[in-house]
Amino acid sequence: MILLLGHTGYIGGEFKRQLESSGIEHRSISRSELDYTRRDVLISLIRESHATFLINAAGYTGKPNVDACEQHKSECLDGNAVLPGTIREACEMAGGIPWGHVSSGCIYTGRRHDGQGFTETDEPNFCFRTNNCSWYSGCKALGEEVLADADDVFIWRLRIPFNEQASSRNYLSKLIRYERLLQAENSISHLAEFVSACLECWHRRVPFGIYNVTNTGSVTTRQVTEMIQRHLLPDKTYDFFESEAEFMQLAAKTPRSNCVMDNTKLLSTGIKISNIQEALSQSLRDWSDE
Ligand SMILES: NC(=O)C1=CN([C@@H]2O[C@H](COP(=O)(O)OP(=O)(O)OC[C@H]3O[C@@H](n4cnc5c(N)ncnc54)[C@H](OP(=O)(O)O)[C@@H]3O)[C@@H](O)[C@H]2O)C=CC1
Ligand SMILES: Cc1cn([C@H]2C[C@H](O)[C@@H](COP(=O)(O)OP(=O)(O)O[C@H]3O[C@@H](C)C(=O)[C@@H](O)[C@H]3O)O2)c(=O)[nH]c1=O
Repeated sequence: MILLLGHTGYIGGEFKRQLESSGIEHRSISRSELDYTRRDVLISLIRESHATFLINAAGYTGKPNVDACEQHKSECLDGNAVLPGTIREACEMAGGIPWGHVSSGCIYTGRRHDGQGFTETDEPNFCFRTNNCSWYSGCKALGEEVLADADDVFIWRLRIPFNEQASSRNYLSKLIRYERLLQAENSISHLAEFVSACLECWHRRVPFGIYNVTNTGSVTTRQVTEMIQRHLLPDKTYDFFESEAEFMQLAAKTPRSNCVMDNTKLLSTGIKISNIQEALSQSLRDWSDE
């Protein structure tokens, strides 16, 4: 029996769909039904549902994007740093049930000094400790620190989700819609592949710990816009900011994490996730605006 928190959200909604379609016994809870952010309430919920695993897809992201977190700092801290700590304590106190937490790769910027992508053992370099981050990224990094020495927890790092369904939350829709674009290099995650890989971690009983759950490789904004032109919108043109400084001046309130992640640890478990170019092409070929 899997207990799912955050199913009303963009990421939690995909967890719910996949749990339903694969017939896995689960229970999805929203704060409007039960305030699972209270530790005593969550402990009772875990016990009374006989949960054997919990998925935390809840958190505060800011709408329409992380800029909004700058104006909602306490909610962001609560949703991304306090809540994982509360869930950890509840799972431990309810008998030590294992669980998985949706984190973010946005705790990094750029590439590693040796030019490689960041691995799970690299310290975050876009966080409050390095003093160069957005409030959101700082809170996500704190959320991982809260879980640093926890047993029986998966920390699944998602990055800039995309898929074939147009949505204000989909990276591809964002690039189609934004007036001007920031040229950057990123590792990104196909939403369904991300969720499927997370569920596989539990089904296959792979070792607990941190996993970078991104598609293999990295992609630049220009490469993605070229793919959109090739597969979907041949006549659309794109205007790019001249620099990150111009992006910050004209379009953003807080710096963005743009980074390259290494998913070797995930692949070494035998869990499959496709190459970024393949996943993007497939999403654009299957694109739906409805
Ligand atoms: N979307 C993205 O680009 C990325 C998201 N992530 C992470 O994935 C998780 C889910 O994100 P996403 O689905 O996009 O977010 P959404 O805003 O779409 O949904 C989050 C859900 O979390 C629940 N929630 C619990 N506590 C809070 C709180 N304090 N503030 C706001 N919501 C809360 C809400 O569900 P309810 O009220 O029903 O309980 C809400 O529907 C977050 O931890 C986020 O950091 C990581 C990388 C990228
Ligand atoms: C606002 C804006 C962003 N961008 C770029 C910056 C960045 O590379 C990309 C996405 O930026 P946004 O501001 O749309 O999204 P942002 O809120 O930064 O997205 C993040 O959300 C949180 C929840 C995460 O955890 C991250 O992994 C990531 O998905 O688009 C533009 O090119 N033009 C714009 O006008």
